[in-house]
Formats: sequence, structure tokens, C-alpha cells
Amino acid sequence: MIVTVNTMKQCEQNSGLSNFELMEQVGFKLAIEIMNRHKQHENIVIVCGKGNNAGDGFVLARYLLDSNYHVSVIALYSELTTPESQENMKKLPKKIFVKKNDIFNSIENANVLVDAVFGFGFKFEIPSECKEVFVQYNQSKAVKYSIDINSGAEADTGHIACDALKSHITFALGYKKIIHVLRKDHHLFDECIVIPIDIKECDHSELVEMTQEQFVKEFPRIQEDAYKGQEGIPLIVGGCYGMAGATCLNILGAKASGISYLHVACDEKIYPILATKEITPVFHPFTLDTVGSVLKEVLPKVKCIAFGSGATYLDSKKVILELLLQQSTCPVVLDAEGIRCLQNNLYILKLVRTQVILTPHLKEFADLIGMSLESLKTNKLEIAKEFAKEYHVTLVLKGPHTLVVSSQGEVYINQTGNAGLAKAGSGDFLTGLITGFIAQKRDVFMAVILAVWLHGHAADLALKNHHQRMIQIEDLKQEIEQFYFDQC
Ligand SMILES: NC(=O)C1=CN([C@@H]2O[C@H](COP(=O)(O)OP(=O)(O)OC[C@H]3O[C@@H](n4cnc5c(N)ncnc54)[C@H](OP(=O)(O)O)[C@@H]3O)[C@@H](O)[C@H]2O)[C@@H](O)CC1
Ligand SMILES: Nc1ncnc2c1ncn2[C@@H]1O[C@H](COP(=O)(O)OP(=O)(O)O)[C@@H](O)[C@H]1O
Repeated sequence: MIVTVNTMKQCEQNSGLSNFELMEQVGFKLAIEIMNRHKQHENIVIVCGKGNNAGDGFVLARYLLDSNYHVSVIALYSELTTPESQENMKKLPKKIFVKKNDIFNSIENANVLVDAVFGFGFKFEIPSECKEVFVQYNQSKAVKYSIDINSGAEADTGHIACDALKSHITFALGYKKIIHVLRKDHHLFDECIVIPIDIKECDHSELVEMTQEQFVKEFPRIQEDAYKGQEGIPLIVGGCYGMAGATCLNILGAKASGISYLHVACDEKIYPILATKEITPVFHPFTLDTVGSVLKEVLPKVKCIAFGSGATYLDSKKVILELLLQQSTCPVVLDAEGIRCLQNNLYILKLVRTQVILTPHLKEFADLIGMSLESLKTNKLEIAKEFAKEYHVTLVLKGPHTLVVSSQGEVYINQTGNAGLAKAGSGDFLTGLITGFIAQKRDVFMAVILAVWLHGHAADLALKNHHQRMIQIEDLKQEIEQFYFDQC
């Protein structure tokens, strides 16, 4: 389970244990983790801050000392902010505290460094009094551990201050927090291990997760007496002269979702290309003059529509977007050019009655909301949530950890996929997959999560037989087919 800091605090409050008891338990369990990995003669230095995270560090130091480990403590603050940390600091012998002018030597000579400076209470930037120590800490070749949250990282927002402390292992206390599942974005730690503590299992988290078992459970089944299109027919609209491939990839993705009937509407200039490449979809070629009537005829037949992949030079793109948003009664997935057409027109989304799903990558999203990419990166989760709520859309913010955010503020942070997906066309395939799953499932948010998870999972499976650089988008469909055959 992944929790926010608030949920974590509630779980701790419901545990029936005091903060003092929890801290004792945490320090003890951390000591076991460290003792399992290190010998008594190794030089262990624990760097402590001022809150409860420091308290965990003090308890850890006590247990290590009791087991005759060689431990010293750097206390960056003399004033501690919680009674639990004050009490636990007092329990330590004075001689293990490193004197101010020995701090740098102590870090330099450490074999093991433990970061107990800031936990989930950290906000904003690293204070000036800690800066030099943090820089030296990160330069050290010692084995490094962080308690709960790497100091300098915000647990909920994913914001990482400059010079935040890195670790080989971060021990997440109780549950993983948001920062722990954004590793590919920040590379603050190599591994995150959850240390179970006796808190009451929380029955609700606003963060949705997906596993292979859940995927298999949610995967749309086909009935014995099924007929073609029974489970929902998608429509793909897009492509343009020069970018027919994007529509081909949409089609490939939609087919990989298991649909049995597919409509494709495209500019008549690219129809011959598509029809030669793909023989199963029903095609609806249009021109600028006929696009309205062609689409109006097919709209009532479909359960989900995708628009925008490869539509950069499509002269009818604005007409199509307007028509889909005004006349469609089923969910509309907007990708690439479909999103770009909304720039400066975002208010339109507030007037739309149907469900809209936007699939931008970070740059497309930054452009859409008129923000710099750098600013977006510092707080993308909160910005994504606010946007999805304000415009009442499902947002699929693509990247190494794709975020799926519902208009109700539910969040899914994808953990599957690898850099082999960072290729032109892989987003087009995903758009097809999303559209196909939505056509087959009532729950749009779940359908999108299934597609995003599967897209990444297929790329992970492809690594067994392909070099990461050589994963082709076409391989994804084969991997998905094999995965269904083996698991679903
Ligand atoms: N029941 C529990 O909760 C349990 C919690 N446990 C442990 O406690 C950790 C959370 O503890 P915590 O809430 O005391 O926060 P922590 O991060 O140690 O320190 C925050 C202090 O730093 C300050 N500060 C923040 N940002 C700053 C900045 N930029 N520059 C300077 N100062 C800054 C902040 O100031 P304030 O925001 O209050 O002004 C406050 O004084 C959690 O991660 C886990 O390790 C376990 O023991 C199990 C039981
Ligand atoms: N490093 C990465 N790790 C995992 N997935 C990635 C990575 N880089 C990109 N992706 C995924 O690849 C896809 C790329 O989509 P997009 O940028 O829209 O490409 P295109 O428009 O060319 O099809 C997205 O689903 C994204 O999440």
C-alpha cells in the first residue's frame, strides 16, 4: 500500500501505541536491518535532525551501542522539536556525539552513514545550516541508509530539494509514501525496503495500485456466446498525410486490448495506406468537406473515441475536436494534436458533458497549462490533481512513472515500463490500448490504469528477449498476446 503523510499519521493514531512506543519499535527494527548487513567494527555514523526522524536515529544508535557496534551521532540541531526525540537523545551517552569541528572528519571516516535528518515533516529547501554537511554526505563512499524519507525530499509532493541526501537503501516505515514510488524520477535511492510496524492496517488510501493479480481480475472477459463488438466498439480518428503510422499504432494498441470490432476514421489521403496495412477495421475516409457527416454517422455506434495521434497536419483537426466534444456521448481520449488544439481553449473542457481523457507527456502538459517544464517537474503530482479536478478530466501524465489522475483526485502512479518505451510511437500504441479498454469497461479510471500498467508490463516482458534499445512498438503487441495466453 502507498499512503500520504496524513493517512500515515491516522494509521499511527489508530494503532493504540504512543509515538514513543512506535519510535522504540522503529529504532529496534532498523538496528536489526543494519546488524544483518554490517559487522561491529564498522564505523557507523548516524546524522540526526530535530524531529521524530532524528528520534528514530537516536533509538537506532542505542540498540547498536547495546550490541557493541561502533556508533557515533552527528546532531545537527541542539533544540529538538518533539518530546520523543528529546527523551531518546538524553538516553545516549554524551561521548558518542560528534563535536561540531569533527563533523567532516567523522563523515569522511564512516563506513556506514545513516540519514535521520528529516522524515515526512520536511518541506521546501535544505536549510543553510545543513547544506555543507549534506554535500559532504553525498560525496562519501560509505554505504548509506535513509530512515523513512531521504532528507530533502517531500514525502507527498515528490519535490526534491537540491542536495537532498542519497542512499543505497531507504527504509520506509510502515508503508511506502509517494516519494518512494517515484524513484525513476529522482534516483535518490537504489532500493526501498518497507519496515513493518504495528500500526492498524489502513483500509483506505487515495493512491490506487495495480498488480498482475489485480490486472487479471479486472481484465474484460469474453462470453461463450459473444458476438463481434458486443463488448464495446472503439473509434480511432487521426493521422494525416506523412503520419499514417501513428494511426497504425493506435490500431495496433486497440487490437492489443482484445476488442473484436474497430472503426477508424481518417483523411482519405491516408486511407489507402491504412487499408493496405490493416485489414480488420472498418474505415471511414473523409475530406474537409465530408468530415462532419462521416463522423456523425459513426459516433452512435461506438463506446469510446480516440483523437489526435499523428494529426499534426490534418486540416480538419479543429472541426473534428469540436464535433467530438460537442456530440459524443461516450468517453473521448485526446492525444498529441488533440491536446495541442486545446491550448488557449481549455475552458471548452468545462462545457463538455462527456468524459474526457487527456494523455499528454510532460512537455505537452506544460504547454497546455502554460507552465515551464522545470516548474511542472517540481510539483507535477499536485498540479496534475488540481488540473484533473478543475477541468473534470482523467489525466494520463506520461513519463517514466506515468500518473493517472481521476477528476475526483484519485491517483495511480505506474511502476511498470522501462526506457525502451522512450521511442516515437509508443504513446500512440498506448492511446489505442486505452481506447480499447475503455470501450470494454464501464469504469474509465480502471480501464486507463489497466492500459497504462499493461503497456509498461509488455515493455518489461520484452526485455527478456530484446535489448532495451531494440524494443520495437510492434513487439509490445506480441508480448501482450503471450501475457494473455499465459495469465488471463
Ligand atoms: N507518529 C509518528 O509520526 C511517527 C513518526 N516516525 C518518524 O518521524 C518522522 C516524522 O517526524 P516529524 O513529523 O517530527 O518530522 P521530521 O521530518 O523528523 O522533522 C520535521 C522538523 O524539521 C523541520 N523542517 C521541515 N522542513 C524544514 C526545512 N526545509 N528547513 C528546516 N527545518 C525544516 C520541521 O519544522 P516545522 O515544519 O515544524 O516548522 C520540523 O521541526 C517520520 O518520517 C518517521 O521517521 C516514527 O518515529 C514512527 C512514529
Ligand atoms: N524511461 C521510461 N520508462 C518507462 N516508460 C517510459 C519511459 N519513457 C517514456 N515512457 C513511456 O513511453 C510512452 C511515450 O509516449 P509519447 O511521449 O507520447 O510518445 P509518442 O508521442 O512518440 O508516441 C509513454 O507511455 C511513457 O510513459
